[in-house]
Amino acid sequence: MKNILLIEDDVAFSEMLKHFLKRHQYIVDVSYNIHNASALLKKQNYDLVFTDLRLPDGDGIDFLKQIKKSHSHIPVVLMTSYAEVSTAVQAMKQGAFDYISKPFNPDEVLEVISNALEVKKTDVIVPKTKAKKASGTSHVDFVEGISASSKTLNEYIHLVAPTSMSVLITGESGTGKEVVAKNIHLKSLRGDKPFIAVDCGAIPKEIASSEFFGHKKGSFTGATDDKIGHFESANGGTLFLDEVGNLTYENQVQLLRALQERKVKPIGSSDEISVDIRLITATNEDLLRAVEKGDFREDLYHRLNEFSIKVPNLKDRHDDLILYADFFLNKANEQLNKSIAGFSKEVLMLFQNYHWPGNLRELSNVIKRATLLTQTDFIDTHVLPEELLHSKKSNVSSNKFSTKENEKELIINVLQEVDNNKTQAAKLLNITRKTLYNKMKAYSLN
Ligand SMILES: Nc1ncnc2c1ncn2[C@@H]1O[C@H](COP(=O)(O)OP(=O)(O)OP(=O)(O)O)[C@@H](O)[C@H]1O
Repeated sequence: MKNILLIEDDVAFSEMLKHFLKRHQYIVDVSYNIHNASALLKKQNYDLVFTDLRLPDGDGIDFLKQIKKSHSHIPVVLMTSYAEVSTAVQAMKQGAFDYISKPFNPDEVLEVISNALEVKKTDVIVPKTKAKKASGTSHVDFVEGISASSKTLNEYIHLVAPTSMSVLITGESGTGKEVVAKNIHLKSLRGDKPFIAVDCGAIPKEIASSEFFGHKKGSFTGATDDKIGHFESANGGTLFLDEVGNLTYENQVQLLRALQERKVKPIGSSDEISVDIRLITATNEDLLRAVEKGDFREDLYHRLNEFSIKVPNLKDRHDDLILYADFFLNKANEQLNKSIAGFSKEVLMLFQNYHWPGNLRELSNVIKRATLLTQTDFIDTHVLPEELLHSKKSNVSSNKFSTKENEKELIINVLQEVDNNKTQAAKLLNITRKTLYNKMKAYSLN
């Protein structure tokens, strides 16, 4: 497989391109600036450099000259938003293999890249189905995300995982609480031991004790066999209790006792079984309010909440959206045995503007459905559900760059908002002043 170094400072765009190239069997490293790219070039062998023309710390053409001096054998392809012949000629004169102007279509990229690598497109092997994942590697299903809120979340997961602390995970439905719990387990010292997930909302209160602690045959009507409870099944590993706020008061007392004594007694048995479990719980309700109202025991709350993690809503993980969309598309392709290559620009815009009340679960469902309905290479708007098509455009001054298309408009709006004060504008846009100047120059906003 060929190694590509991709240098592009538009994070969302570079992630999308990276995943697209990875799907076409290239190994891709991304750098957001020249400085980091130079360091990578010293460390790694690359078959191709694919670089943007305008970068926060310099010009792609200067970088091209530098590469031609130090790594003359590596073909360099430039990306530019400005389809100026003069730039292209200049780039080719300096030794660029080719240049490609944005927006470009995926076939064009593949063609330019395979030409540069002297590999005909037909030689690029795109297996229909991916290799089956090895068992026990479910952590690869966890996309870490690149947004600020994802970074905090991942930092918390890394910090708490190796400890034995009980973790209370909060967050709206579909944000990924169970996935976070599984990730903590896999990163913990118990990672190779059982992870037992229990949906407390789905257990009828009459059988909850038997579900948690097990029972002996004949201990009550219907107990036709011995049953091992969830605590015993999770022994040595992690017990994950989802929707923990749904436990009845009586079940809360039983749970607290089991946690304090680290022992359980199956119904109908006189023997206690010692259990060594780590407890992770999740809720999408305000458990503290339930404590105040007297619906949830305060002592249990504190036992569960040795460390708490809030999983952010999808609408607050704007920069991750394309990453997740791409992940769910890969998954849907695998599950439905399809090979849809990506999303149309309009679909990506709609995704960015929608508020995703059902969070990652909703995104996953929307993409699976669209993958099933799509007969072409790209998912287009007509296979999206109504609510997405009619979602209100979010205010551009949410100050996030989503795609290059709205970048210019956003910069103009923000500059107007702050009376042309570049320092304030850069702050609002969450970029450095230098990047702002580069972008203004690029869009001829001087
Ligand atoms: N970090 C992630 N990487 C990849 N997929 C994820 C991630 N987080 C969540 N998902 C996917 O999103 C969907 C919802 O996740 P999950 O069931 O963990 O949410 P939840 O918050 O526990 O939901 P609920 O509150 O309804 O129980 C699942 O399909 C899951 O695989």
